[in-house]
Amino acid sequence: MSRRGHELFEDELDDFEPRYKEVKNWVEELFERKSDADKVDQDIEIQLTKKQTLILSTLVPDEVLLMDKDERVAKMTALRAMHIVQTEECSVVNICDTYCNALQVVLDRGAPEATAEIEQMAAHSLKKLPNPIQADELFAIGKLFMTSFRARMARGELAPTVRAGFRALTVSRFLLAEDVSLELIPDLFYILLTRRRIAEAVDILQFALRTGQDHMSYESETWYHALCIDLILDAGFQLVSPQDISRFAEYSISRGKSAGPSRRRLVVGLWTYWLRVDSERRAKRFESESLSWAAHQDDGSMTTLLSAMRLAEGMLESLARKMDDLRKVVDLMELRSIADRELARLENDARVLRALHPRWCLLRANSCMLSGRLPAANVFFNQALEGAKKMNNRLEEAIARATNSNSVMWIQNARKGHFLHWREGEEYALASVRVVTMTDKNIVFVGIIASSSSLDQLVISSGYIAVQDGKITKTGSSKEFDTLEKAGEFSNYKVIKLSRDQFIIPGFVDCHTHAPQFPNIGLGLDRPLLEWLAKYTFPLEKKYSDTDFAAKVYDQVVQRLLKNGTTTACYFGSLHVDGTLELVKSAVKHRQRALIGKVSMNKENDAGYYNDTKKELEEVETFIKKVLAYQNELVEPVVTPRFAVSCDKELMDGLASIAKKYNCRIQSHISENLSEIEYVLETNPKCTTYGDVYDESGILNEKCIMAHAVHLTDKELSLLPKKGVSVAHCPASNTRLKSGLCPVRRIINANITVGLGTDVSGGDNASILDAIRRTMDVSMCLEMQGSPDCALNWKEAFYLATLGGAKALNLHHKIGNFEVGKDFDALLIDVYSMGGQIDKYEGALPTTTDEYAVELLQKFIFVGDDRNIAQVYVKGEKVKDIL
Ligand SMILES: Nc1nc2[nH]cnc2c(=O)[nH]1
Repeated sequence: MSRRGHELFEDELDDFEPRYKEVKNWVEELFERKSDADKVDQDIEIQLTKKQTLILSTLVPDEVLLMDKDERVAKMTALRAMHIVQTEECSVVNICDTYCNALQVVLDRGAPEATAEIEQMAAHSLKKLPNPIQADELFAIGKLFMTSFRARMARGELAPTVRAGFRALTVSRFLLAEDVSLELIPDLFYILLTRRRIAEAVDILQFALRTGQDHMSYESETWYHALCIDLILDAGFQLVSPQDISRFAEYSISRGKSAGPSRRRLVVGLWTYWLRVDSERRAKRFESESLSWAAHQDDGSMTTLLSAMRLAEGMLESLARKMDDLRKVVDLMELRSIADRELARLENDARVLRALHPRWCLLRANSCMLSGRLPAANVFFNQALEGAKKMNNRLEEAIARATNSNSVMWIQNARKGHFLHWREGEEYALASVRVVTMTDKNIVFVGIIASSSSLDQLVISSGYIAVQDGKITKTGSSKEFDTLEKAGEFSNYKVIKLSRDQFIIPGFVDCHTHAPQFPNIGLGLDRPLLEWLAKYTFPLEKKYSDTDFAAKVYDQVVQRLLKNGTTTACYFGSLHVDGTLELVKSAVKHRQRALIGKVSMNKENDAGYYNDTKKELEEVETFIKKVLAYQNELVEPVVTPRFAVSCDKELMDGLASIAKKYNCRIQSHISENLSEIEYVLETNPKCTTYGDVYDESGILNEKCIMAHAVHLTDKELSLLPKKGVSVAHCPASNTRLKSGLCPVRRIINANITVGLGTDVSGGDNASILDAIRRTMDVSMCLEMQGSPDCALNWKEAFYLATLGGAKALNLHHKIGNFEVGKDFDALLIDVYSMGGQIDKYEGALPTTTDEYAVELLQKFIFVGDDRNIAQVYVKGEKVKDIL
């Protein structure tokens, strides 16, 4: 490395400009004065060269006309110094200073790429040095780390930046060089956040606060807290409670402790903070002062840039809020021109600091969106995403997505006169972004395709499905595909040709499962229904008052179901609004189609797990409104009276009218267990059947899905289809809780629509593939016991898991099979996937191509598991890929 540096030096020296020669002569003159050639000479030369380097590198164009040449001279002197430290024996301080200067020169030239090589040379030189002993040596090394930190940041290499930052911080702490620490911390903190290293980021923040406490001046004390609020706002949705710090910041301002830049940071930080938490009144107090900062010159530092960005963000938020208020048009115009000016100013800085470029693009996107320039907004938005992806910066990517969706939501809601809490933006994010991020908008799958058109019609054939923007636009045979492809019909499509052992089926539909019960899966199955509920289930569900716990569990649950190919799930949540909203968030985040209900109960139980009727009805409406506000076409609320054992008539009447008001589905349980039925009839003496109890309250209609229905009477078998009620058949839990063998064929013959449910944790398996098998088993047991109804075969069970489920949930116009116009919710099955359960036996009995396809599907249905579900698509978007 030293050779390369040296060669570079010699080459460039040849065509040097006269001005450099002047400086060089001057250096040489000085050098000759100390011509004793002892060790001191090297040091003097380096000192002089370093000084020249710095002087020349900081010359600005106004002062020197020949800027280019001076930059080159600066570079040459830096190289010259490097040459010396590489070839002569020099002190630690000189070596470090030389590399610092060289890095700085290159950074000043705006060529951060070149710093990588200098860093390597520095590392090489430092390796040869003895351990630093003196404080000045250590300080020089710390300074070099600090410069490396800046260089790496400019190169956009965030992980190495963090390493250099920590090294510099360690040295500065050791030397009690608090100024250095505090200069470093904001950037380091920001980068840690962008790498999702939240714990370390918070440690650093605490360190900054501790350091701040030791400082005596008001100015610095305020600065630390200003810094904190700044940083916390950067952390955005990741840190829990910025309120306390914002209060402290306000206190500092009101007591007049802050001044200068710290006041600016505080004021701008507070303004945006209060805007974001929807407190316009409080925000107003800081608005004019915040905006007046826009006219101020800045020092171009990273922290100032961040503040300025925040300022622009705040302005954009403020604009969004004022969109519809004509009386504020003047404000609006003023704000917009300030925002535009601010944004233009930021552009240059952001380009230099590559790490910030995505943020800048995002601000531009927001600004365009606000002024109705949607195509331009999309271009900027995509640039932000691309930039974030290039840097492998997941947080920045997430922020880009969230912000885009936020601004859409802000504007949409502002027009309707609602202002959203900024935190909610994150929740809306992925839904509206999906369209933008979908990598393959046009896909065509070619190979074996299997789907049902009715209970007794399963079509398995070789063909194609064309998908555009998540919807099925064309289907046909393989031959038709070949013809169309030759005619160039699919030139804009990504063509996915399946292998011989793969096929496509519709996504599975789970019509009934309890998300909060997943931690109990496989446990406590030793009691019948009512005892099981009291002993194991209610105590667990009560825990979901803890939203953090809820968030963690639900994130796992949704991913588990998607992994198993459940593209649509109809969930029971718990009694809690916020807890159940976490389930909504997870479904939105992982892009699962989901119907989600906040459970309603108002009858007392031992666990104390129930609600007051009035409060319950209010909470159900709140929940519905919050889910609807997502405007997510995949996720819908469901009114969910748990069952007639835990809900009285007043509550059920109220819930029925809420369902009507919001045109929602209703889900509940019916006739699962004999003791349950006995209790319901005892407590509703006027009713002769369980079904009547629900019917009296107006619960039964074509948007209602009832789970279990193991022990329906003939009267109920005629009432349910009349009302259009569907049934979720849950064979696993009916067996595990000894509820009974549900006569599914009989229910189907009564003209009731049936889908399948896993009913975790009464059921012990989250997979609908398992429910298919258990459906066949239970049905076969009934036949073997002499039931006149014949058992369901695998094709019929497959129908129940797909189109049957879609019909039961009233979603068959959108999903369930591959009819043109439906959403593409599908599974790509790889029958002989590595590590799976299904082995391939070469040379077994010969089959035709058609027979082979049927065998593949059969093997998957009877023997397969999630390892064979290679890809999962929901509305055309890939949500699982293990291919
Ligand atoms: N299987 C089952 N049946 C119920 N009936 C009322 N609640 C429940 C439940 O959580 N699981």
